[in-house]
Amino acid sequence: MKFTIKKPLILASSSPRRKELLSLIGIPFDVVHSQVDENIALTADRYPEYVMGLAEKKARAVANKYRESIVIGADTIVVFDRKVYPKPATEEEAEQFLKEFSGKTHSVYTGVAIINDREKITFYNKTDVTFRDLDEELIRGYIASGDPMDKAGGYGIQTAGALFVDSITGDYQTVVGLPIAKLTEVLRKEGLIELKDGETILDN
Ligand SMILES: Cc1cn([C@H]2C[C@H](O)[C@@H](COP(=O)(O)OP(=O)(O)OP(=O)(O)O)O2)c(=O)[nH]c1=O
Repeated sequence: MKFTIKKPLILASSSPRRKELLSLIGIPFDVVHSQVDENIALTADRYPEYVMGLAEKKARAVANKYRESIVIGADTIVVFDRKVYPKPATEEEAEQFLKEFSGKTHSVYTGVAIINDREKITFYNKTDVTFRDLDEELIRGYIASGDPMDKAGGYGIQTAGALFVDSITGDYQTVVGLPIAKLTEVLRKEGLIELKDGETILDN
């Protein structure tokens, strides 16, 4: 399946997972790392606004330099018991996160921002993830692999963190970091991409 796009597309992200997910729609795009201060204020329980705000911040930082492009930014957080769990700062913190999630359900929010001609479109998705009862040996073994440290909440559902998951309610890709089905729907609705037979008009 191929889409056409009228302008160059940029993913403002250093996440290899987001790059892989955006590749699924077959549009050529460039990746530009977006260095932003992720410490923005969270107004009580307004998680959607928080992730969409950070996604916009990431996208704008890149869009300011690439004005002729469509720029996409995203942000993912884990929320449990009304607390936000970002990437763990230390292995001890990762262990603490995973112990707290054990046998319980947490929510993963991913916000997305699309900047085109300085106009923004933002949306978010939320997926609930229920963890199995985890034993300490499994948690320690996982942490020793180094996998949790670059991931919100300290686990990757797409990596060995899958061993912790009992069930999910919602879109899997939202947990990995980019709700690609909804993103494609929004890009199509806004007329930014079009489904076409044959090749894309831009070369990768
Ligand atoms: C919960 C969960 C998160 N994650 C990842 C998605 C995000 O990449 C990361 C959350 O951090 P983010 O700050 O959203 O993203 P990032 O720093 O990796 O990339 P960038 O800001 O440059 O776009 O956690 C997984 O890969 N799997 C999971 O199961």
